[in-house]
Amino acid sequence: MAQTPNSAAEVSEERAASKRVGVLQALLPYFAPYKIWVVLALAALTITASVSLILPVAARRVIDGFSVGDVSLLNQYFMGAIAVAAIFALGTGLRYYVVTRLGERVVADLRKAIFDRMIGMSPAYFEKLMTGEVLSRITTDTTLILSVIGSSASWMLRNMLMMSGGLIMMLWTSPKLTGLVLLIVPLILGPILALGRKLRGLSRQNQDWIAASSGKASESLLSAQTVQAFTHEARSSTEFSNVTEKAYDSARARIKTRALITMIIIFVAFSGVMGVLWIGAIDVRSGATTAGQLVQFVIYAAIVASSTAALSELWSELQRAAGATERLVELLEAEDSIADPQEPIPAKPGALVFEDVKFAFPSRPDQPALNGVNFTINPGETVALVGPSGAGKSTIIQLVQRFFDPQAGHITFGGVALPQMRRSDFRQFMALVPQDPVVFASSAYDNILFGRPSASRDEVIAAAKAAAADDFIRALPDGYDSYVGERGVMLSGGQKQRIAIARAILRDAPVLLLDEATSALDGESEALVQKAFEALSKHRTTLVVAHRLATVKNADRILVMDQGQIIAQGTHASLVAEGGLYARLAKLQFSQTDGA
Ligand SMILES: Nc1ncnc2c1ncn2[C@@H]1O[C@H](COP(=O)(O)OP(=O)(O)OP(=O)(O)O)[C@@H](O)[C@H]1O
Repeated sequence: MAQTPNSAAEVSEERAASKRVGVLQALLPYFAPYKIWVVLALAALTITASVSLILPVAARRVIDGFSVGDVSLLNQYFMGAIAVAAIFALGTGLRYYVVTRLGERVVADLRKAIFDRMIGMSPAYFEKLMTGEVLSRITTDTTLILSVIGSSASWMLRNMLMMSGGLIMMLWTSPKLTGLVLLIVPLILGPILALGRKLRGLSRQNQDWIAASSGKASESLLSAQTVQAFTHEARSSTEFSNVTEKAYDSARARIKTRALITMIIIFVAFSGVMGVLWIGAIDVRSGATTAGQLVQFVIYAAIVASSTAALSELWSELQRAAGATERLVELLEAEDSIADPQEPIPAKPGALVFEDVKFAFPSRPDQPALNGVNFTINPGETVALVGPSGAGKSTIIQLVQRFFDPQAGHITFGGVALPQMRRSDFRQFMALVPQDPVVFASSAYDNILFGRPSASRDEVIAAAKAAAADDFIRALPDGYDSYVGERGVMLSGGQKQRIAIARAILRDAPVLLLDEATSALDGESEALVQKAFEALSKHRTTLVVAHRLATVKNADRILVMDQGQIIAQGTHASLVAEGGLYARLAKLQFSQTDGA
């Protein structure tokens, strides 16, 4: 089932070793449909950056204009400045709107794409990853990307424009001083590049621990009642606290590196610029340059220095987002061990055949769950699977629906091997009542309707009646429209099971898969449901797993399983007469029933 949080670090290492995803390249396809927005955003950014770059020129003109005392020129400059302010405001507003909206759009698409990928993944995938972790990625990691697209990326572009534009203007103002400034650049780029990679690894580790912490929280909260019943609240809290502290520790390491990068860069950038200005001030004194020129140069130098400092911070942010992107791309590109064929053969109902099927679950490759299973269920036949716990009965039900592929042997349905058909094609011919009935957080009605969403209200009610569920549903506060709680917590085990049965009945599929379908029902309900099943099974292929032999006595054939093999088969009477495992189980159960 779920991995322990401790293994999150191992998983993280495993991931780090796997292929490195190009920083934000993986996100590019998500921007493709919104090219026009990207162009608009770039235009808005260019406008605001250009305006900021014009201001120092204006400052020089004003200062030098003052010195020649030309007031009319001054008036013109200030009127121009007001017009520029309007353009600046417009550009800034447009940038915010376009960029933020683009970010939200892309992240919404990304979330949907991940969900679409995840909902179709076969169960083996979720054995390694806790669902809470997947949720954390869909929420926290995408939020991080949103902040990068929505603000950091545009700030980054703006600062890049300001930095390069500022440099050009500096060069124009004073090539000598600019040359000196450029000597500082390698000192700034060095630490950015050296520490940036480290930061990305640390960010990724941090996100992994956050996900592990979400995974732990969702697992414990979902089973809060069991935790309380065993008085393990403190233990659960400690476990959660440990993972959360790990997340904090990794965040601390990330923050430390980021603070270091920022500190180095700001110091180098500002002290370097100050040094250059020092020289400039000497030039003004000697008359080699005007005061206005130096002021213009100072402002450009300040723009370049502050945009460089901002870029270093944003670079760190981008590294963080790159870590998050890696984690999301892993979900988007997750390989499913089960895949649909390129050219599927259309599915049609027919016999269900297992031919020498050998299977071990991926998580336990050395422990075969099925060890050479052969059987055929002809259309319309009812076959029961019985045997001790862990014999492999539910495994057969899972393989019939191709949630896993066997390592050896073949499973065919209607004469075609399962991997040659699209999974949704043959699954639509199957109705399942699983061992643990799943009830969704919605109404009783919607839960039954899930079996066949096109069904009418009358059909839903008829299915509920057949599943002996109508009476209890009507007694709920809002009848069929009553909310049944998350995972059906407002229902009893037997009620949940009857909802699951009604859902399967409504599905009206040619193959009925019943895995301990009536195990939670009282004798009376079970007898009623049993009758419904018998009526339903008449024209259907039915595979039924049951511990209570009374429920399978009338099956056309009973397959007795033990340790992944079918050790006997026949009718109830013939198996009892044979005197094997089945006869022993029957004796035990029927004598208990007699005694009761
Ligand atoms: N997802 C899984 N990963 C690894 N092993 C599994 C998994 N599911 C089941 N198994 C193992 O496979 C074997 C067969 O399990 P299966 O659920 O088919 O038994 P069963 O006959 O249905 O038992 P029960 O009557 O208790 O439901 C068991 O040893 C079980 O531990």
